[in-house]
Amino acid sequence: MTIQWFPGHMAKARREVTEQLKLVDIVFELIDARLPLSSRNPMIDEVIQQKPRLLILNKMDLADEKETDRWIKHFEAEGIRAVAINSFEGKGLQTVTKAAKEILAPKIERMKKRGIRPGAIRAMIVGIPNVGKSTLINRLAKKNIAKTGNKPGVTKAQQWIKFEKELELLDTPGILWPKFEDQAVGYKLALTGAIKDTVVNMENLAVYGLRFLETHYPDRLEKRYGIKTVGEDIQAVFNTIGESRKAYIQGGEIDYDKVAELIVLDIRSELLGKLTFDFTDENKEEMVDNVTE
Ligand SMILES: Nc1nc2c(ncn2[C@@H]2O[C@H](COP(=O)(O)OP(=O)(O)OP(=O)(O)O)[C@@H](O)[C@H]2O)c(=O)[nH]1
Repeated sequence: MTIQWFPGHMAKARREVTEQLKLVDIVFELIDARLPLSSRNPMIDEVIQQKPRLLILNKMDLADEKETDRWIKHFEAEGIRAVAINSFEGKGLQTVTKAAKEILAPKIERMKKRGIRPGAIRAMIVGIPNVGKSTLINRLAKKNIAKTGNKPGVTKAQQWIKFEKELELLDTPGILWPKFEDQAVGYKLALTGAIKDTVVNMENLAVYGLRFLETHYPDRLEKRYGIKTVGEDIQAVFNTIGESRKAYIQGGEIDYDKVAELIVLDIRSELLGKLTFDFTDENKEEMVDNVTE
């Protein structure tokens, strides 16, 4: 990642978000629909505290729809309202505004009863790098106010964006750090492009990806690579893929670096279909965590 999350930076990020939170009525916690666990900040509940929250699963166009539905039900069973959107194409934005109004309806009612005329509902977006915060702000603003880019940490300066009648959004998102303690989480973040390739070993990442597919999406693995199981002989699998993709170094040997890269890029570019990497069922979750080094 280009942002290095040292303890000092984490403390600063947390302080900034805590300050911004004072300005808003509701928090939009933005996560990646492919990673409903791994793309959440580990301290998010502590940071947000009692502030009303809407969990937004972004990039739903890239995630396994069945699993996204499961996750929404799972979060709602935990008392967290959740919606899925594709902010890149502006799909599902009306569910965001509708849910925000519903979440805050009791508060607005209370204000009205006390004779206070409620002002606009103020919201802010919080999330780890690259989940699509700027893209969502731009979509809601309907014009290019916030800068976007496939690089962490590109947004600066602060103003309110009126994104619907009675709703305003802080144009600066709160950026918090991802989870790193768990190696599988790191691989999942890397497979979805949330962290830079330079910080991970591509071969290990590709092997993790293959094992993940073997466990959770074996039909896709077979369809794309003609492989039924990955098994113990990883080199044989790389050979098969390398030969079919003509990934050779001089002398006709398989270029394993190239094969690893091809696998990772296949996964990222949807050539293996829409994938979700975190599951609501924790037993399922543990199945791929026997990461091979
Ligand atoms: N397919 C898809 N891509 C998306 C979606 N939303 C955002 N993206 C892409 O994800 C990448 C990151 O989006 P940004 O909006 O820059 O993310 P951010 O959270 O503001 O990133 P930081 O500034 O690093 O905190 C960009 O390449 C976007 O085009 C979505 O719903 N679907």
